[in-house]
Amino acid sequence: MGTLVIATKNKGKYLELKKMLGDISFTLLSLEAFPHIEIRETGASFDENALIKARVTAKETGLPALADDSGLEVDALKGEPGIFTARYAGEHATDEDNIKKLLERLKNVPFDKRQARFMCSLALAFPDGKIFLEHGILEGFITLKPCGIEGFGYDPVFFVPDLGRTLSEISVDEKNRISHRAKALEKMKKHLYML
Ligand SMILES: O=c1[nH]c(=O)c2ncn([C@@H]3O[C@H](COP(=O)(O)OP(=O)(O)OP(=O)(O)O)[C@@H](O)[C@H]3O)c2[nH]1
Ligand SMILES: [Mg+2]
Repeated sequence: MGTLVIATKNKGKYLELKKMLGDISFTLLSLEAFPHIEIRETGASFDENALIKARVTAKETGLPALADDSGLEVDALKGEPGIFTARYAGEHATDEDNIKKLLERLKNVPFDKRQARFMCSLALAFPDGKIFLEHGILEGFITLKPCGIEGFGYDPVFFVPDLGRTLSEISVDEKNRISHRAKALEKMKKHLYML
């Protein structure tokens, strides 16, 4: 049985990916198993950052690595926070800090003008240098206030019109059927046979 490193320090992401990969028989590790690996997200796009995270992890561990770089693009904010989604309210910002800043920046924007999307770039890198990149997008709206307790990050303020609920008002299994990450992973599965 092979081993795959999920190159993330984000517990929410790791749990979602682990659940979605549940039917595939290999051992999963997260970056917590490799505390010495330090990755600087210096890319100018989701793609570049996903490639950096996957490449560095595969090189440092000698194992195949799957990295997710994701974030939120809000039309009324000209695509902000984009690649700065995790550090929107500062380098060590919590999810609550980031949500607070986002709602503050949108305070004069009515609900129907709050279109936004979650973007996900997923990279799979092998120690021999082989690399694959896939994408997923989830369209929605930013709510006027947080709703729900499930999920992580900006889930409480991300409303999905088809469901009539935020991502924090649905279960992780429901989120894993529709999310940006789920769409990217579905496309990536065809490359996982190499593990
Ligand atoms: O509500 C959310 N539901 C999601 O499904 C989701 N996916 C991503 N994000 C947010 O986008 C940024 C990613 O930044 P990111 O890709 O650099 O990840 P990260 O720094 O948290 O961990 P790592 O994987 O880099 O170690 C972080 O602020 C995440 O909270 C989400 N928020
Ligand atoms: Mg990050």
